[in-house]
Amino acid sequence: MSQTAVADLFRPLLGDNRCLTDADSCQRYGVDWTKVWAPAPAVVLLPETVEEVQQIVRLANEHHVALVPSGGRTGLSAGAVAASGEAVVAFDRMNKVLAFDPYDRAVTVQPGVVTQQLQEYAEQQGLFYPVDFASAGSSQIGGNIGTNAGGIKVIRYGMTRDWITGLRVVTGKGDLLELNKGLIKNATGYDFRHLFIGSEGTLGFVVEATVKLARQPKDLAVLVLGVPGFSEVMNVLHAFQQQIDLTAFEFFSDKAMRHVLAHGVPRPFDTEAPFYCLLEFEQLSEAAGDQAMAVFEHCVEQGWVVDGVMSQSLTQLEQLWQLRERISESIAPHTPYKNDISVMVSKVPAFVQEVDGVVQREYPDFEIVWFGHIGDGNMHLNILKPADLPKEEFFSRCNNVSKWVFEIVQQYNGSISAEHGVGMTKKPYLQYSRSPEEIGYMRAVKALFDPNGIMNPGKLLD
Ligand SMILES: O=C(O)CC[C@@H](O)C(=O)O
Ligand SMILES: [Zn+2]
Repeated sequence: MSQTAVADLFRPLLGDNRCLTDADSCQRYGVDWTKVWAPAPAVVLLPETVEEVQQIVRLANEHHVALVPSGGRTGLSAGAVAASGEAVVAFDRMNKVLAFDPYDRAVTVQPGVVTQQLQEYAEQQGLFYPVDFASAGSSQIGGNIGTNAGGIKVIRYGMTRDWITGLRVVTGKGDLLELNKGLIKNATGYDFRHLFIGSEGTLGFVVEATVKLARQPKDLAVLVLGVPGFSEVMNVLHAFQQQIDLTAFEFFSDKAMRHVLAHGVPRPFDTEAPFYCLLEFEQLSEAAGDQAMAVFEHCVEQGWVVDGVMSQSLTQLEQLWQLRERISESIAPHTPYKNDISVMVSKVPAFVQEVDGVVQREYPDFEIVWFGHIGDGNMHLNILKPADLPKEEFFSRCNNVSKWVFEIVQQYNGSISAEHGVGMTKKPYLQYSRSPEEIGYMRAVKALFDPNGIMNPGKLLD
């Protein structure tokens, strides 16, 4: 079907203003942050109601039009890329908070609500939405649900999945399902809510979500520590976790540090170290602060920490967080090839040593930047493109090495995508994390909810 024919199909339903075909809109709504595939959607649709979403899906089924969901488009796996004449369904206009109840401590939102908007709304109610990451200012809750987004507070609060108590979804057949209805307890068989979380829009569209909120953390403090080696990072994690409930434990290498410093973030202390840890906790009393200092001193005595700094104010806390949160944007100009891998925490040291051995051997001429949510066993391994190497050649060399990296992931029973989703970039490697039998069941589930294969085709599964 031609681009015009696809657009003409939806125009009577949405009108010209919410059925966009201009080059700018197609370019903007057809990509995420991966920028590997050139955007080429036929049309961008902007529904405002659940009924309109249902009608879009019904029309798409009748005319075999592929639909791609679009949120804040901050994804890193090309899960929301429309590169093959699809109709993009963007949720920008379904961006309202619909209900809040202080007894339930839950808020019901439309999918286009931006993560930060939800965080601020929770704060206004004296509560806290704890799923947080650097792109919270643009990512939308619908997209977070689609990828089961994680971020920097998972060690204490878990992933998006842990906060969703209800979903309304429009399936690939156009049916509207109410999943779990906000209940805390509900033992009535299969929980389709959890199937939709992390399904990357391949089963249907989330059109409403009920989200639990937590109490606001009090008196947060951040420590940034310089650490001489990778195994020491794990010793530090263990030492702090034995004494303190951490709200974050992140790590980054000296290379990552160099990039953020060049990006204008102030250096935390003069001593240089191969690795840095950032940890956060609630300093609920003076005793809690003393306890953290005692663990810090123990780590120094053991030779696990070479230097460190603890935040003394909210401003300093925010500044220290920038050292970690701005890594991704500071390396973005180097066209990074991204890996988002995880194993159980106990296996991290051996796993990182093996993977690092492979990438150092295979990429002697590339810069390798390790950072991530080490307290969750989740590492972001970014390979930076040398300035003079053409992008295609760089990606093809990286793709070859990926197989070896993912073989190690498989040996360690790890994940090839801990929090960024599979989309198109990780689809060829799914078998390293999921067995053939599991993938068979996944296909059967997809066929049940989306029999005509119109929902985000080519993502997650072929
Ligand atoms: O850019 C990356 O590889 C990771 C992005 C994000 O998940 C982060 O933790 O900063
Ligand atoms: Zn991350």
